[in-house]
Amino acid sequence: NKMAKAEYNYTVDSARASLVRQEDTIIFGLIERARFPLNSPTYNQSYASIPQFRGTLLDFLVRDTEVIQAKAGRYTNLEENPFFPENLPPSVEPHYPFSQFLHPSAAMININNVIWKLYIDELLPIFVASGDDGNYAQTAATDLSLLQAISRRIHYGKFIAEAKFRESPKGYEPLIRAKDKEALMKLLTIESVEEMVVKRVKKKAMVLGQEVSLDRNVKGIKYKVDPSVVSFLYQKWLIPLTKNVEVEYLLSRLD
Ligand SMILES: C=C(O[C@@H]1C=C(C(=O)O)C=C[C@H]1O)C(=O)O
Repeated sequence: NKMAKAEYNYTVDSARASLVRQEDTIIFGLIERARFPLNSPTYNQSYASIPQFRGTLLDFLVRDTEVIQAKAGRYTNLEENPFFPENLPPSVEPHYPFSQFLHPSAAMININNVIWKLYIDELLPIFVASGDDGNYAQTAATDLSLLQAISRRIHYGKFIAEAKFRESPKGYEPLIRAKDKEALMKLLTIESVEEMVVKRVKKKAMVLGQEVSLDRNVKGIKYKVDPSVVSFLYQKWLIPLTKNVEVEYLLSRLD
């Protein structure tokens, strides 16, 4: 029933359970992108010669896909954040009453420009092979789904932060009023949870990304993406950026 769902509230536990499920999506996204080599023309503006468009092939695919997805209603759910929020058309779909769980002034945080640059400059080179096989459109399509999965995970920090705030407003309020970023970061950090995330994604990459063969002569296990690269991505980028979103969200929580 629609109204019952609209009243659905997130808790720290339910939000964490979502992050755990999102790990699967991110790992499959990495596996799918790693099918192709780097294919650098995908990200090169001087390679793309799209009529009436300035930008790379990836810019083009993401921008136009977001237009269609916005019309179809994707961004009426605040778990989704567009990479090109400027001039997106409204949804043409009937309005679904999603829960208004986030604090309105903090809900609009969007660090996708940071995520985009990081993805292309830092992440891609560590999990894809170098080289060029000409499949630029297919490559861009896998980039799009992986970027969306990574962005959703990082911006989910808003929901985690709101749930944490509601569980202990007395702990957070003075730090928010003092704009004490460092103390907020310390209060919301739980190292044991982070360690579990890092270990679990490595194990998931082994299980979900294992090459499966019926040939008994195949020796040794091969993985479609290196499991230690997956745990490194989480440790170095995804977790820290999620926590930055949590801090930014909390700083605006009392506005
Ligand atoms: C997301 C949370 O907040 C922080 C960020 C974590 C993460 O990004 O996985 C894990 C633990 C916390 O340090 C959480 O508490 O679950």
